[in-house]
Amino acid sequence: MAKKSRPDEEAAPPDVRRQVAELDRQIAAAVGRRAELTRQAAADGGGVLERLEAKSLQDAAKLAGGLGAERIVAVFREVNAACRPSSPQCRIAYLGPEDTFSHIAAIHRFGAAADLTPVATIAAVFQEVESGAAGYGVVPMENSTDGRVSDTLECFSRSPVRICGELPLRVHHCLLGTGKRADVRRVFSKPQALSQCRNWLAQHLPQAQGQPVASTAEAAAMAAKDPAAAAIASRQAGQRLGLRLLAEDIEDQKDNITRFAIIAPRPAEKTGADKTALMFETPHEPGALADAMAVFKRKGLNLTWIESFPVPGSRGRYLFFVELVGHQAEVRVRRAVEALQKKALMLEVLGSYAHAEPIG
Ligand SMILES: O=C(O)C(=O)C[C@]1(C(=O)O)C=C[C@@H](O)C=C1
Repeated sequence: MAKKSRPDEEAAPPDVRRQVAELDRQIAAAVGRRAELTRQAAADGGGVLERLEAKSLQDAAKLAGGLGAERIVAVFREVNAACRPSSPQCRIAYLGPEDTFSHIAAIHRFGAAADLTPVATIAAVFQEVESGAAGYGVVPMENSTDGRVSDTLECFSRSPVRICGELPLRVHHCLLGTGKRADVRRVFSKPQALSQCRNWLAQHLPQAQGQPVASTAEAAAMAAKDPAAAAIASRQAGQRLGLRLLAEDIEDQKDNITRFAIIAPRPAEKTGADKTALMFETPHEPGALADAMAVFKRKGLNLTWIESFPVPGSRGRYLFFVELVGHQAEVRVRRAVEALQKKALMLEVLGSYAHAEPIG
């Protein structure tokens, strides 16, 4: 005789179950049809697919209904991700392993169901995009506490890939380990993360030595094997490896934001609220940088970022990275680039992309 289930074990009243099953069937059929159309759009090129997805997210925000814009946009981000064809063009490379902050940023931008591929270094992310093995890459560009990420700037100085998006992510660091905090002698992390927590470490773990590794998630994996070690990494990395949360939110600045660049073979189209990144080298003579800056002033262009960076393999030569408000398709940006090109030894437009607000 079949065992009679107790009412509290039942999922829901039969008519609710029937309606949910019917709606789910309709959703699955609609997503299937959507995947088919997405595949057709993707066949016309990455730019076509990007526009389709951007419009879909914009419209989703307006369809919000009772759910609220943020939730419905999150649902549609996953619909977009699930519908993308599995092709190199739709693959996204990031600094792995899983649960690095680059991975978290990639999920925010492309969805957890996207084809997200971890690689071992930032240079390898560029390489994947350059070779066409991936259509996009996610790389950290600068941090509000620690400044530029030099590996990324160095890659820009020798790679033809472009920036097609920015993603400022609020970064909260955890101290993770297998033992007790008092027993920690080594703290593994990426140098940027160690630096973002240096005051906390000096105050709470003065006996521990910082051990630089390639990423925060790799640091978590190291700490999992060493009872006298801890890692600075994401909460997600600790959960995946079953590490103990020895301390949380240990970043020195409470508003600790890392700005990621989304890299691709081409820049993004104009949205009306865009920024443009440039890289140039000025002649080594008095006033050369001031002359370059005067171009932006004359064209009324507001700068949002400026970095100087040594030209790799040379002494005394510097590259300047500048970001300004406006899209390279706008006349005044184009004119500024033309004027600067006449003065600079080298100038490259790294890309134009939509301005984004911090998330997370
Ligand atoms: O190691 C990671 O988790 C990364 O994604 C890299 C990185 C970085 O290099 O800035 C990204 C965000 C945090 O600032 C710390 C580390």
